[in-house]
Amino acid sequence: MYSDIQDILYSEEQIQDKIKELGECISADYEGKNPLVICVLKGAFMFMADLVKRIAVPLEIDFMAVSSYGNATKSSGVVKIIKDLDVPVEGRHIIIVEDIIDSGLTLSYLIDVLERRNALSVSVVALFNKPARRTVELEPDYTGYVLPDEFVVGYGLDYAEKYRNLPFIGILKPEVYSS
Ligand SMILES: O=P(O)(O)OC[C@H]1O[C@H](OP(=O)(O)OP(=O)(O)O)[C@H](O)[C@@H]1O
Ligand code: HPA
Ligand SMILES: [Mg+2]
Repeated sequence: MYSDIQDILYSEEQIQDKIKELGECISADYEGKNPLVICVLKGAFMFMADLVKRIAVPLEIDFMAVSSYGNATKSSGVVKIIKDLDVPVEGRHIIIVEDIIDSGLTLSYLIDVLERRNALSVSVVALFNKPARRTVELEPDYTGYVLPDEFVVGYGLDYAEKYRNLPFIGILKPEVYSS
């Protein structure tokens, strides 16, 4: 598994340091608001678990599973809801937790769904942002690291469901997905 990685972009320690900073910003902004924090499965599962430990205000959590990449390295352009939320979002302050924003299609779709369900506010925290690949305009409210235009894996992110358990984020060797 490790031999399929070309370069490590951010180590486990760098990721944890960044999450601490993000948690502090979110804690300050959401004082007294009891936000509903939504994890976008599967990719954001690790980030969600580490982030909520760093948010120091009362909150609730829920999960939504969506997919648009399948076994490819480019978005299919069609976002499918595989699992919906368990609770209504009407009147709630929502924080969407994403591992990565690439084309922006997943998030623009989700924000639209949540706004149509009358959320009071919707903000986005993304650990990784790949602005070079955007096809729809979208800027997260809280960003961890900006990434180059490369397909990355680890810390929750997969290629064909593999590599999610790597503790760091790295560039996958192109021969792995082109072979
Ligand atoms: O900005 P975009 O181009 O839409 O890409 C970002 C989305 O793609 C990945 O999910 P994926 O659809 O691969 O599902 P997964 O989280 O189950 O891996 C990732 O976890 C984000 O949710
Ligand atoms: O670079 C990526 N890696 C894994 N999954 C992804 N989903 C969007 N971009 C990526
Ligand atoms: Mg994926």
